[in-house]
Amino acid sequence: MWRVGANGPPMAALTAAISSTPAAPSPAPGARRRGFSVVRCSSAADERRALFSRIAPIYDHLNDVLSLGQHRTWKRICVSWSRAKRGDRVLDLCCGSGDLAFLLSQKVGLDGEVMAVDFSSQQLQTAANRQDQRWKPCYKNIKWIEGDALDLPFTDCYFDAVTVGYGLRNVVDKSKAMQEIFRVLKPGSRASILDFNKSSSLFTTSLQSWMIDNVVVPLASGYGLTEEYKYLKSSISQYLTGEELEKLVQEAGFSAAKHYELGGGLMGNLVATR
Ligand SMILES: C/C(=C\Cc1cc(O)c2ccccc2c1O)CCC[C@H](C)CCC[C@H](C)CCCC(C)C
Ligand SMILES: C[S@@+](CC[C@H](N)C(=O)[O-])C[C@H]1O[C@@H](n2cnc3c(N)ncnc32)[C@H](O)[C@@H]1O
Repeated sequence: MWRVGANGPPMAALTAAISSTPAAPSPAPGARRRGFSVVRCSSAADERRALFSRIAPIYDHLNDVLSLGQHRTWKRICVSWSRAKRGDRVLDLCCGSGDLAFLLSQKVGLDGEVMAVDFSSQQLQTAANRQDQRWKPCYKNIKWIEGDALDLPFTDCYFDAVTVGYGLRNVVDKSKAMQEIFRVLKPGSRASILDFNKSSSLFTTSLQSWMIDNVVVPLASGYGLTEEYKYLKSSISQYLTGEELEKLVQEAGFSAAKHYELGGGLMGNLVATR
């Protein structure tokens, strides 16, 4: 796992890791250029990072149980709509335990490359363990990178596709995250962004809310993670509607944006073309 942050082996390791590829760390912003800590997060971001690290041990299991396995279908759709293909170099941002990165790995094959970035080392450790346990030859094309969505360690126009699964909603500065995704995507390439849908339908919002209060939180409480899963509800209510997301990505410079509802409107997938 490559760590782009305060607790090293930051620049040396990253640079070594990528020396065989042109994925040189972006030469631009200050700390990164000087080789100092680059995971400089606000306290809100620190709290979120801690939250995702705490839930890491049960995250995959609860996703399977809570969605009755449906999250796998939504993730396959997200990857498919990114248009990633054999030989591509792709980014899975906010990769967590790696579900989308593993799907991308199979799409791009051994001629391609998957950079999977997250700021929680525990989530990345889970991803690396899963990679070992369910080994497929193509998984050799995945690099797990500890880094911040708001300061991506890649040069401009580097990726053929970007996916984000349940990540954008959790990023403190969504506009900056979209600007970073825009920066690292090649012109004409796509970002495919899956998340809960902040619906404008009262029925869907009430159903989401009921499920979180009566199914998600009680189940998570059994693992001592009540507050962590209560956060889901507030994060959805503070998120953006499909229309607002389309506006956000257009403001970040994307030439086209379309938000699609999935799972009966409970989920949404935003497709943005640079
Ligand atoms: C994929 C799921 C959760 C991801 C997830 C995202 C976050 O941002 C978190 C933040 C903090 C803690 C946890 C998470 C987190 O787990 C699971 C989603 C399950 C849903 C609550 C909804 C389940 C819907 C139905 C059972 C499926 C019905 C499908 C039908 C086609 C309508
Ligand atoms: C709900 S999980 C989603 C994980 C995975 N993509 C999936 O679909 O299952 C959200 C992930 O976003 C990561 N994350 C949130 N903010 C981030 C940031 N600013 N930079 C990098 N990762 C971030 C968290 O650490 C967490 O692993």
